[in-house]
Amino acid sequence: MSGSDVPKIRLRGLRKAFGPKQVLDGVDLDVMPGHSMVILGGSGSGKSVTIKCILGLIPADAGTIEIDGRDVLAMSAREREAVLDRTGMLFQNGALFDSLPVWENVCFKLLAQKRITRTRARDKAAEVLANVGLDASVGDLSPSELSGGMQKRVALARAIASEPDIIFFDEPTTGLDPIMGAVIDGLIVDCVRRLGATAVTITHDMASARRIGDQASMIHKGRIVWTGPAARLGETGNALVDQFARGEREGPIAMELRR
Ligand SMILES: Nc1ncnc2c1ncn2[C@@H]1O[C@H](COP(=O)(O)OP(=O)(O)OP(=O)(O)O)[C@@H](O)[C@H]1O
Repeated sequence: MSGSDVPKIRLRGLRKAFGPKQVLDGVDLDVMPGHSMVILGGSGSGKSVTIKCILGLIPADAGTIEIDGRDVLAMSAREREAVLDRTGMLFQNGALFDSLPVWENVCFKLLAQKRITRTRARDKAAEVLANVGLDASVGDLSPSELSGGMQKRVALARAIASEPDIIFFDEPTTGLDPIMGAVIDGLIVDCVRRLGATAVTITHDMASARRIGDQASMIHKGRIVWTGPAARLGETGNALVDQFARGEREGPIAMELRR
């Protein structure tokens, strides 16, 4: 494989069970550099668990996780940390720390790793906040003083502040009105493009999936059952994916639920 053929993220046979419940049952997934992959799937299908395994927050039971062609599970703790330093994550609920002002939230990782002084962090936070359409003065507020849309912007600012080359977004528009959702999607696309990053997004929102993703994959019963262009969602020819994307009650997923 030449450099550009090497996936940024490559999962093979990823397995994870919690007790008797086999959540991931051999997940295979390739995300190419600079691409934006959206992961779809029903509630509890293992989307978040997949991302948490990649980030090392949950240990996988079996399989391989390669980043830039290197198996992260075979790396030393220090090497793995170096890889994870180049990733950013926007958590489902924002996961901002109310005890810290916004600017410290935005630069949390850079400060924790002593990659930046506190004085410089204030300026850096102002720069990154501007990238997500927020005024520098927001930096001095507590996250609890912000609206849901502003909190999402701050969470996005925090995810991109360390200029990662892989960014994970877990349901970035959940809880927002449709217009604010579209605004956040636009910011995500801009920020990812500006960084030249590879993005992986979990979403239930099909409009958002089409706006953010160039590729989409659907996870069902612990495996990836379809991967293709996000623009084709709803018209993929795969009955499972099309039922899910169109939000239809009738179809193969409903039949399985009734069994
Ligand atoms: N730490 C854990 N301990 C036990 N079970 C867990 C743990 N984390 C996840 N699970 C289980 O794994 C399954 C998949 O969870 P996951 O959060 O990945 O779902 P999801 O596809 O992201 O769903 P949703 O769209 O509802 O967020 C669920 O049944 C969940 O209860």
